[in-house]
Amino acid sequence: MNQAKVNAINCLLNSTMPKNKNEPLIDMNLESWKEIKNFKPRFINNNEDPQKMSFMNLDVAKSWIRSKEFRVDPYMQTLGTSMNPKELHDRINDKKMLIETAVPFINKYYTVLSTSDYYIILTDETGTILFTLGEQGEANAFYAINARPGANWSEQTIGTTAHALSITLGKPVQLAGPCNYCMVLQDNISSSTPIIDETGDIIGTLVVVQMTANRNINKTQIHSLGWVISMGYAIEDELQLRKRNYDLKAVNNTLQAILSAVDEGFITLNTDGIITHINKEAAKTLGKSIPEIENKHFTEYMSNRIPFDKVLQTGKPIHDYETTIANGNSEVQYLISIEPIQNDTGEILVGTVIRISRSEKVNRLVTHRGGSEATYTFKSIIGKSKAINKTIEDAIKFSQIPAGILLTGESGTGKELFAQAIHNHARPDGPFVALNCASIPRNLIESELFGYEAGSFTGAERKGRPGKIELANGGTLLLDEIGDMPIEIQPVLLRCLQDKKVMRLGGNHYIPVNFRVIAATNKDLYQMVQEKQFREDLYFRLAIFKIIIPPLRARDDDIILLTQYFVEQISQRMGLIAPDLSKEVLTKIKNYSWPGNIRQLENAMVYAVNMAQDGLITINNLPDEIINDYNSNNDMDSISNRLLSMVEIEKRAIENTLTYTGNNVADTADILGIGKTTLYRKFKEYSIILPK
Ligand SMILES: Nc1ncnc2c1ncn2[C@@H]1O[C@H](COP(=O)(O)OP(=O)(O)OP(=O)(O)O)[C@@H](O)[C@H]1O
Repeated sequence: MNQAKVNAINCLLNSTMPKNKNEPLIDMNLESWKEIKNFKPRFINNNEDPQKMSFMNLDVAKSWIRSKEFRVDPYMQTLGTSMNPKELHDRINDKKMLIETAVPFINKYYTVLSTSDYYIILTDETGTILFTLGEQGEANAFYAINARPGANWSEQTIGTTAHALSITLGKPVQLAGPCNYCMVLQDNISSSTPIIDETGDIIGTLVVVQMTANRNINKTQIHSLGWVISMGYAIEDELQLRKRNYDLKAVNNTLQAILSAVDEGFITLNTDGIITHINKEAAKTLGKSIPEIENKHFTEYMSNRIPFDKVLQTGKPIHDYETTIANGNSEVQYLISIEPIQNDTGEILVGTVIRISRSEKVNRLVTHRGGSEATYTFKSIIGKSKAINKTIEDAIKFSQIPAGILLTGESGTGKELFAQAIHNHARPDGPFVALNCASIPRNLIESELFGYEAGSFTGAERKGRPGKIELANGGTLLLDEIGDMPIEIQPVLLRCLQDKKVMRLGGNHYIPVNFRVIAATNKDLYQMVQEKQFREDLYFRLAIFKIIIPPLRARDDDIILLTQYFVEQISQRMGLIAPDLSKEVLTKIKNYSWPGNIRQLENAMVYAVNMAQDGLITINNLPDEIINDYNSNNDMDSISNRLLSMVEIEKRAIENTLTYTGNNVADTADILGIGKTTLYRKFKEYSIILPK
């Protein structure tokens, strides 16, 4: 109870006069009762100033003056204006919380009042009556003067009353009958208190009116004001409680709405580990419905290894604890964070919140941020040549089946680009993770691939780290330059591909993984198998499907297309208008042998666009090696420069033609001008293996 309330009650109990603004206004001086009654006609008829009368309370006197200014008729018998049923219905609806809170209190107080000749009125802040209660006799008398729900009894409509003054002064008021402005009320004693909400606004008044005929006025004076004030305070406290409950419910509903909108799982546990709340996503993760799980112990659904006790003991949160959760027959990897819930003093723990994120999702984010992102699709692969179209066709076909794909082709032909396109075709929502086996030190490949547990080897991060295989879960792992995969790691990789699970270095449990592996190389991997530099079993696992990316020189039709594409792209990136290409440039580009393939062509165009003048790329704007064409197949000098043997030239011719025809033996033999039998003999001689 606040100090103002305590003051008011003390004041009443001690029967002292109010000393400050919050103390009640009590105008119950019995000696002046008659004087006020006699003076009132002089004020009404002769306009004598009530403020100058020593027996008049100043606030009451001012209210009389206002009442007169409002042209209130002091002799009226039916008081105030009335609402129509619709208006009353709406007002009662607006004040629902006040009425629902106050009425039970009014009923309770009424039954304990020592006499039953009281009439109790509840008004809103405008003085409109919302509820009344009284014995039949009192009720009839009060109804006769319009003291009923829907009547507006404000200072403007019926002049000075206890409750009108309570609204104006913001404090309890007790008035002797003659102080009321209207004559019809002058034999009553009324006590009123404003009802104030948590923001300090008056939202209504509570009034107890008593007929004074044959009563002991002194006793009534003390009791009725005390009752009304304590009833008012009880209503205010209850209203605040209801408001808090209402706000809490609103916060709770908002929280529930947020939790059901997020795509992460949230579970709250009490200190005994019982699930008190769970959102839809968490229930989905556990493969159950919310009612099935609520009020159960968390270990019924989640591993008892989850360090829930530790959080309760230390009060410290745990972030990104990795665990598996069984959902039906499958086990899925999750990251779990546990936050302690404290009470309002921040000391006692009242439970914990568990956040469950699917590792796959987190990994996708990590790989996104780590730069491994698949941007290319089959549509963004430029080319119209027969060779590239056949390659794309095969790649699309193979991408539907979740088996290993081996991409072979010279450096810069677009192997990584094809890997990305396959990924985006088959698993666009999963992560795309690339590991270049040639660019990381051999001794780090293992930990990069399989990850490691916390503190598993010197220099390891304290928290441990998932490897590329784990990161690729749900997506695609590209093992670029697979020929450089250390032979000792190959059996572990093979086991992982076969069993679809991985164990981190220093770990003691397997983590289930589901990913598509694509290997890429510019080496003859099968040759390496024969030379025992690459394991045969792993080769067959990786090369279930083989795609040979044709070199640029076998894609005659694409060279100009790609050139124009790069010129436009590079110019756009630089904010330039794309320059034209002179005829000589186009011929040169077409005839050049492009040993560095598309990457070389792209780089050459970066150079050319930068060198171009007056919107034209001329022959002099090309890099030297292209102008001088050291690698031209037509140039006998360059052949001798590279000291190729006839055997090498023949082998290359066969390989290039095979690539060009998409490994069609009959077409290849035709183009080379030899018979098919001779061609098969040459395959054997040069160890050329056709993809199955
Ligand atoms: N068909 C194509 N359309 C557009 N750009 C292409 C195409 N093919 C390759 N490129 C571009 O050529 C460059 C080389 O491609 P990529 O890196 O995929 O080749 P790679 O065969 O994986 O090379 P390496 O063997 O050196 O790793 C990239 O910049 C790529 O964007």
